[in-house]
Amino acid sequence: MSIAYTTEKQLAISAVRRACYLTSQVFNKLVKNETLTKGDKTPVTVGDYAAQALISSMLHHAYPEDPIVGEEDAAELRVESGKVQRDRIVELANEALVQDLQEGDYAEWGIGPGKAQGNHEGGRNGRMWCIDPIDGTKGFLRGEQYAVCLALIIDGEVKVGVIGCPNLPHDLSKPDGGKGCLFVAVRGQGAQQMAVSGANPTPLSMPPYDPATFSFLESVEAAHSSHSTSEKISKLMQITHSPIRMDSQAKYGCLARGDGGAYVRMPTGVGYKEKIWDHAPGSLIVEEAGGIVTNSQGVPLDFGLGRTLGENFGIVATVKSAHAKLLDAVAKAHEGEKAKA
Ligand SMILES: Nc1ncnc2c1ncn2[C@@H]1O[C@H](COP(=O)(O)O)[C@@H](O)[C@H]1OP(=O)(O)O
Ligand SMILES: [Mg+2]
Ligand SMILES: [Mg+2]
Ligand SMILES: [Mg+2]
Repeated sequence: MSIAYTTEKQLAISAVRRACYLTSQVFNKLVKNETLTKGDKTPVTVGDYAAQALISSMLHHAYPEDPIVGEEDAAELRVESGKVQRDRIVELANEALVQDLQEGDYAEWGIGPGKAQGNHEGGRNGRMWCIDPIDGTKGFLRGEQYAVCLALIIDGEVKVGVIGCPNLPHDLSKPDGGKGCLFVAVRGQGAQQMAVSGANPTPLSMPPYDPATFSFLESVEAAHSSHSTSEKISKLMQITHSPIRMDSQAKYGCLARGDGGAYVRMPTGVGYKEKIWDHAPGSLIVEEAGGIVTNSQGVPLDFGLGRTLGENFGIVATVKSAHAKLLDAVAKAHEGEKAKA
């Protein structure tokens, strides 16, 4: 029998909802000097730091013993920014904590001061929370897709996953229609999509493989996922539709609700290791909607290795009925690439 994780799920939804509010506020007011470049050359904004501070303080208040694996490192902030930015981050987090976003939401959780650390090393044993406060920071800065991502991992297995996508259309074919989606899953209990407010919760179930509508979801950034390899795979599968490009784990949410057909993320070179916070909630949401998420060789992702997923063979996610075909096409594309090299 699966465990309900009712409290953890409600807390995760509440924290992600507040962080969505915060990041939307930051985008509307973002000023140029609030974007920094981290040691690994990727961008980070006050929104990333403030959203992580907000989520981790809510988690720490409810579960003071639970370790937190967060993408952002406050030490980096101390080095690279001044007091003005630190004050601004605290102010943003505090403001989002007390917003009355939904009846009962704040009162239920209450917030106290606490020293929440997000630098846990991950691993195989025990409970841990995993936060990507803004996944797809480049999409966020372009005013396009990004996602607030939170997962509870226990003994290396994702148990609860919540993704908030403030800019995601409810229906991709109506880009000017309603926007803002939350995707929620608990292992063994299915996945749901709802509005960021929690309105209109709808169970998610991926449609079976249909070659007539099948297409790939992939990164906007060619540096994050090889567009040329996915194009080869797409040709081998005789896919006629162009890929749907969007930033962040919004791709997993879209896949789970039936957009596209597969999420394909192929390495662009040697060296980059995928991070657990970039896949933990998304992979559970897809699995609970009837999909399967593996590396490009068909091996399940291992969330118990630490902060990364280990050696990077790329990631594929699709409905079960398309998985073998997709892996086959990946293998053929790789053979072709090797033969050319
Ligand atoms: N070379 C890389 N290969 C794969 N993913 C990367 C690479 N560099 C950064 N990323 C990460 O990809 C994620 C965004 O994915 P997508 O392109 O699908 O939106 C971000 O978490 C980003 O990290 P970061 O958060 O440090 O920018
Ligand atoms: Mg990320
Ligand atoms: Mg991020
Ligand atoms: Mg980042």
